[in-house]
Amino acid sequence: MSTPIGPTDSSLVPRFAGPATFARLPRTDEVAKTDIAVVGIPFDSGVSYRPGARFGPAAIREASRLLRPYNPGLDVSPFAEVQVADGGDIAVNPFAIKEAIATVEASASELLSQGTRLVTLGGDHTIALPLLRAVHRVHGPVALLHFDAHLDTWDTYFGEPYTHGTPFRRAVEEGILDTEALTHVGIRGPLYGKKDLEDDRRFGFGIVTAADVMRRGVDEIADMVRQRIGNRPLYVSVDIDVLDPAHAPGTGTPEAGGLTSRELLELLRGLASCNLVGADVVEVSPAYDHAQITATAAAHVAYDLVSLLALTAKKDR
Ligand SMILES: N=C(N)NCCCC(=O)O
Ligand SMILES: [Zn+2]
Ligand SMILES: [Zn+2]
Repeated sequence: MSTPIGPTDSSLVPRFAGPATFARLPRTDEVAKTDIAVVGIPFDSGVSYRPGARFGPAAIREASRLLRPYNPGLDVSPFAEVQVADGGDIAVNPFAIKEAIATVEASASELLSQGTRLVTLGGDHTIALPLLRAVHRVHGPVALLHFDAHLDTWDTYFGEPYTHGTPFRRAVEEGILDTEALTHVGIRGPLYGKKDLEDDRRFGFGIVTAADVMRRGVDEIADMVRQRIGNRPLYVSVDIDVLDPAHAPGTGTPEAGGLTSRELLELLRGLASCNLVGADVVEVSPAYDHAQITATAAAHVAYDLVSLLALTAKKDR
């Protein structure tokens, strides 16, 4: 296998110059074979409150200019170990949710069939459903680790089944998740009723609340989560609103009392031994952001997810 093409060297070309691919990486059409693609899905037609996550991918890429090639948190140089490249954006129909979902599923499936692993930048949380469908086609039912303030296992909004509050209920109904290994982390805030929690438990989810993370600490939570996942193929979905609005103001449905970005990154680093097969970072809405706080957090989350995937991808290389 040829040596991976890495990012533009920021000691030679200023990091604020040139196109904003993720982490200044090459595009997928500039490399022979992509082991890990970072792909944007500029879609926010599924939101129930503030819009704007369609601009998330561009904002995260812009904030990713400052990332550096070695990740000390996971002791890996992801861009040197495997070929990581920016796959651009999936062009989805903003006026037709079902069609958009079908486009995401087809595009993701095409990339996965080429042996490329995906870290997807949203977009609102609706996109997790077609991404999970695509992953299921390759791996069968997967374990899900879902970082979010919200359960996203609600049934419908305005009678509509495909929204950013419903992807994981649909995924369970479709049988694409391994119901022995489903965990939400960071849950908090008011619900519609107690039944939300009962439904969620019935679908097989375990809940680690934001307060649990604070009380028990990241190491204990990471241990618990790892035990539940075992060596199953794992999909990680990160809704940036899992972070406290102080750490992620630029999002559509903010809830007080969330995780710090430090806690989230440390929880992710606890997954180094897991069999990660795909991941997304969703719900960055830059119009509500300040000083790139949210986009920076999302860029770092995506970088750690790429690093985790690189740890598994390099074994196959
Ligand atoms: N997936 C996110 N971010 N939010 C879901 C909020 C659902 C609601 O409006 O109740
Ligand atoms: Zn959320
Ligand atoms: Zn969500």
